[in-house]
Amino acid sequence: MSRLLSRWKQPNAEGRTQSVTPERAGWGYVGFEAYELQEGQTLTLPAVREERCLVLVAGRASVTTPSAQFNDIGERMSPFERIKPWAVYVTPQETVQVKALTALELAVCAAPGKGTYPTRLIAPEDIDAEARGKGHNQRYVHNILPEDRPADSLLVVEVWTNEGRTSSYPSHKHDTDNPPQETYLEETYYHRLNPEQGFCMQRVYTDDRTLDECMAVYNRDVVMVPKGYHPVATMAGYDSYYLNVMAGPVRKWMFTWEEDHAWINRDYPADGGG
Ligand SMILES: O=C(O)C[C@@H](O)[C@H](O)C(=O)CO
Repeated sequence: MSRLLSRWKQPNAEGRTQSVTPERAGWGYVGFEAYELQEGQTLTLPAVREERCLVLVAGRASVTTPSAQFNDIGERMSPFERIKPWAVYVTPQETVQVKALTALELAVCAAPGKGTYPTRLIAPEDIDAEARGKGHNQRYVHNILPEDRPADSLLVVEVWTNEGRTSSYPSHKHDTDNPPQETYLEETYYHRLNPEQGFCMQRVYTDDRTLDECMAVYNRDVVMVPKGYHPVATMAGYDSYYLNVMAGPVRKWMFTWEEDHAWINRDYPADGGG
């Protein structure tokens, strides 16, 4: 199995199903965890040096830190309802208590923080929606924590790709610290499929192909993108949702298209050629 793929595991006693630390990924910035809590279950996250963004992927919860309390947040019971999520930005060095008010699927996104910004609620009305691309490359995006919203280093976005389509495409990369052309950003993909037994494909590759991995990704798996291009393709019958976390030394999403496929942005027909 690819070292870039973290398969979903049954929830442990705390409800954790995924844990990608910088040590495990072999990089310096992004951390990602996923939890599945039962109704009434409580999760306590310790205080850490990182800033965090808790995304309620599905379900409702109350979230408490030493400086803030957000009671009964969350609305959608599945990401495939395609309504905007609720999220909480947590400043470094705060413990977090999460009480699940329904079955809860929670993503904990982490990256280095300086404590510049206080803990705050990110409500659906704080999140912009965007349709990107055309034809069979069309996808739908919610910008949960984009670069024009306060955070020290975290960038968080969720993306839907309908069956038989592509996204994170045409291929692009952000692995070189050379703004304004490109920024170095590590990235995780937390994948969901609908129906759940489906899979999608994700390739991670560099120009010189010293990295070139193609993965069959199942529901709730995580893909780590340390560098290179990272397109996703969905299969007939299965829609995809993924939650991306990105971070690096500069909090800007600047990327380079792979030249061979950049025409998809320009000349590919709006109906995908029929
Ligand atoms: O537009 C998309 O299809 C989503 C991607 O941009 C994704 O968020 C990513 O690859 C960021 O680098």
